[in-house]
Formats: sequence, structure tokens, C-alpha cells
Amino acid sequence: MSTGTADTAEESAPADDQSEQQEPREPETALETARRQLEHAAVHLDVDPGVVERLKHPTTVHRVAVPLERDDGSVEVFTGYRAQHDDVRGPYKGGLRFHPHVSEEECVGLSMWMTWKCAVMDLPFGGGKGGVIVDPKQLSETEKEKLTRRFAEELRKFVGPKKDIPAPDMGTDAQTMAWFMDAYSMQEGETIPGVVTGKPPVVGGTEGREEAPGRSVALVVREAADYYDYDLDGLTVAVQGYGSVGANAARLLDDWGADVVSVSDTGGAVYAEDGLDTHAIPSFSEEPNAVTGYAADTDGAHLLDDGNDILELDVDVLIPAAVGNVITVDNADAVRADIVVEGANGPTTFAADEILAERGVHVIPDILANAGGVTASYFEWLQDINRRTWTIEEVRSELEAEMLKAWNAVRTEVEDKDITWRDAAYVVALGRIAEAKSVRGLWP
Ligand SMILES: NC(=O)C1=CN([C@@H]2O[C@H](COP(=O)(O)OP(=O)(O)OC[C@H]3O[C@@H](n4cnc5c(N)ncnc54)[C@H](OP(=O)(O)O)[C@@H]3O)[C@@H](O)[C@H]2O)C=CC1
Ligand SMILES: O=C(O)CCC(=O)C(=O)O
Repeated sequence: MSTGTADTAEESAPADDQSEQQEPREPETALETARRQLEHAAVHLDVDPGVVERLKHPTTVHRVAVPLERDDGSVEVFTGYRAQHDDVRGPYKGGLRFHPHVSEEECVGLSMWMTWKCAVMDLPFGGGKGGVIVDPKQLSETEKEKLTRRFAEELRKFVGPKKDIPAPDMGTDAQTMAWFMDAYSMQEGETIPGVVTGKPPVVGGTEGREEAPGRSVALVVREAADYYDYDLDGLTVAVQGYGSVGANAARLLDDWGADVVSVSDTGGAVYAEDGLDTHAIPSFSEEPNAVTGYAADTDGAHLLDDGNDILELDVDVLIPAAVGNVITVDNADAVRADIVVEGANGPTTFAADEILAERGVHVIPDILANAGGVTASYFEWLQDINRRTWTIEEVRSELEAEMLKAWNAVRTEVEDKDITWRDAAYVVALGRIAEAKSVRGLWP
């Protein structure tokens, strides 16, 4: 975080000039992982190498200074980014993160994953991602609002319902999106709900957006369990991260009969052999850091020695749903789950992915598994444009239909080409993007 220094708002050159020949460090940055995944998957598709090369780079990265007057009267200047990766299929789309580890490189990597995610789901969007380097837990509600409004003002020229549509991600939520939409609309002189998605329904948000990424993770777990002949009833599941994605996935799987034996947050991981009562554990937005309290108060539940041990539990399905780079070369051999369903973006490094593949662990990638979030965002965008609201039942049923369509498209590539789920998801996405580029005649 920069304090008291005036980084002027500026548009920086694409953050992409590192040597691609260097041996990647472990853990890799999101950008390194995204590029290596792209190269790996492109081999399985007859696609112009020029297109692949272009897709390793973002179109633009906006870097802005976000000054904030704190409640005590002092002024701090935070740095924010918006990376815009590719828009051949439609406006840039992707979340905004408030987190101390936000960086330009991370935003670029995450924006690349958004491009693939939207293409896997066949949504008319490209990929974007942004954020502010800040720990939102250290800000009061008023400070969060002021920071969000100023960030929206700095990004105003670069976003819009037909240009780039932000949404929630780590450390941001529906309230953040409402402030962002209000600040943007005030500058534009009219209410423009479609500038962001993930808003509260009362200001143009859709029902079901908050639960959607977790719901899609649960749907994918259900399909993967069925594909690999596991019974959903009694399926053992561990979930790292008990926020928007993790808690919604855990609770739905619990409702469907799975045994969610462990969940975690930054305070630690709680374990109960017979399954946890997931509804009794408050999620991050309901009460941050509540997992440890639940463990202390509940018979039959205990904390694991180290929160990260959750990744090495002997369960049928592991759902990393917190942050990136948690499965690395250091622990990939110790993962004992049969199936990993990625709730977070980029939880598995490229090298760890190879280890898991060699060991026969099936990894269902983020760009498919957590795509329910952006799919519900698409539904919200449609509702905003049409000034018409959908019921929660409509959202859930359309979401399930879209997820099954994407799952089947990816499964077909897995079976036809005998490749991993990640490569298959990339093949589906890349095929659509390359075709769009070819038809539009965009070059490079
Ligand atoms: N929200 C969305 O719409 C979407 C989010 N994602 C991705 O899902 C992931 C989680 O996002 P989201 O659920 O929104 O985030 P939230 O901010 O709602 O929750 C994050 C959760 O992860 C926990 N956490 C953070 N670091 C660790 C760690 N090292 N070990 C264990 N738990 C940890 C937090 O714990 P604590 O409470 O202690 O801070 C919190 O419970 C991110 O990778 C995000 O990009 C993907 C698709 C859509
Ligand atoms: O809903 C969206 O637009 C994007 C959500 C997101 O950031 C993600 O899927 O990683």
C-alpha cells in the first residue's frame, strides 16, 4: 500500500515484458500460471500461433491513485488497477478485489482467466479484473465507501455497460457494487445499473448472484462425482475458505447429502468426522473469522493443527475456495483428495497441476467450476438492459442449464482428446475466441 505518495492516475503500458523463457519460480504469479496453462492447452487445438501469442498479453492495464481521507483526518493514497485482457467476444467482464496482495501482474493473470471463463460459458463477454491494494478489514464502513467511490471515479472513462463491467470478488460485495454504480451514475448524470453486476437487487442486482459461484462449484462437484461413480450422499468434502464461494458451495453440498467434514478461514480449519453443520458456521460476510469459534463451541468438531492441513485431508473432493497458489510443488504430492474442484481463481500452480495429473487426481478448473458467478452476472446485465427482473427460481434453473451445457462441452473434449479437464476447458474457450478473432478479421 502506498501511503501519502501521489501516484498520478495513469494508463500504464501492458505489464507483459517478462522473459517467457525464464524458469518460473514457485509459487508462480497468476500471470505466469495463466500463460503456461494457455501454452499447454493450445497444443491440443489447431489455432493460429499468433492468436495464442496475442492472448498472452492484456490489451491494457489502467493504474490509478485512489486517495482516501481516513476517519482520523489523515490522507492515504492507495493504488488500484483495472486489467482489460481481451474483448473480441464482448465487453471486458470481471471482478474487483480489495486485498493487500493485489498487484498489476495478478490483475492481468486474473483478467486472462476471465476471458477463458466467459468463453467456456459462451457468454458475450471478454476478460477483465481489477482491484485496490488495501486490507478492507482495516477500513471503517465510511472509509470503504469513500475508497470505492473514488476508485469508480478514477475508472469512469474505462468502464461502462458496453465497455467493461466490474463485479464483486475477494473483499468486495453487493454494497461495494452499489457504491460503485452510484458514483459512476452521478458522474454520468443518469442511473446506469448495468455498469457493474453483483449489486443488491433493489438497485438492479439479480437474485441469486451472491450464491451463484458457490452454486456452480456445487453443481460441478455433483457432475464430477457422478462422472467418476461417487455417490453424492456421503461424499466427503473439504472446503478451504468460508467466504462467498466456499460457504455457498459447502452449504449446498451439505443440503444435497454430502459430508462436509472440514472448512477453513484464515483463523484455521475445523474438522468433524461425521460432517459439519455448515449452516451453523457463519460465512465471512456473516461474521468474519468465525470458523475457529465454531470449533471451540461444538462437540465432535476440532481445529486441525495447521489450517493448511485441510488441503491434505483424505476426502473424496477438495474445494480450494480462498486464494490463489495454495496447491504448489510443496504440497501437491500430499493432496489425498481424488477430485479437486477449484472454487478460487488459480489455486493450483502449473507445476502442481502436472503433479496432480500424474498422480491421477482429477482437477476441475476454476474457469469452469466457479463460472456461476459471471454467468449470474450476465443474467443481471440482461435484466438491467431489459429493465425486467427474474425470480430466484429462473436464475437457478438458467444457471444450472448453462453450467450443464459448459460441463458437457468440456467433458466431450476430455473424452475425445484424452486430456485433463483444465486443458479441455481451455480448448473449448480458445476455440471460440480464435474463431471470433478470425471471423472479425482482427489481426493480431
Ligand atoms: N465472489 C465471487 O463472485 C467470485 C469469487 N471467486 C474467487 O473465489 C475466491 C474466494 O472469493 P470470495 O469467496 O468472493 O471471497 P470472500 O472475501 O467472500 O471470502 C474469502 C474467504 O477465504 C478465506 N481465506 C483467505 N485466505 C485464506 C487462507 N489462506 N486460508 C484459508 N482461508 C482463507 C477468508 O477467511 P477470513 O474470513 O479469515 O478472511 C474468507 O473466509 C477468490 O479466489 C475469488 O477470486 C471466483 C468466482 C466468483
Ligand atoms: O461476475 C463477474 O463479472 C466476475 C466474477 C469474477 O470476478 C470471477 O469469476 O472471478
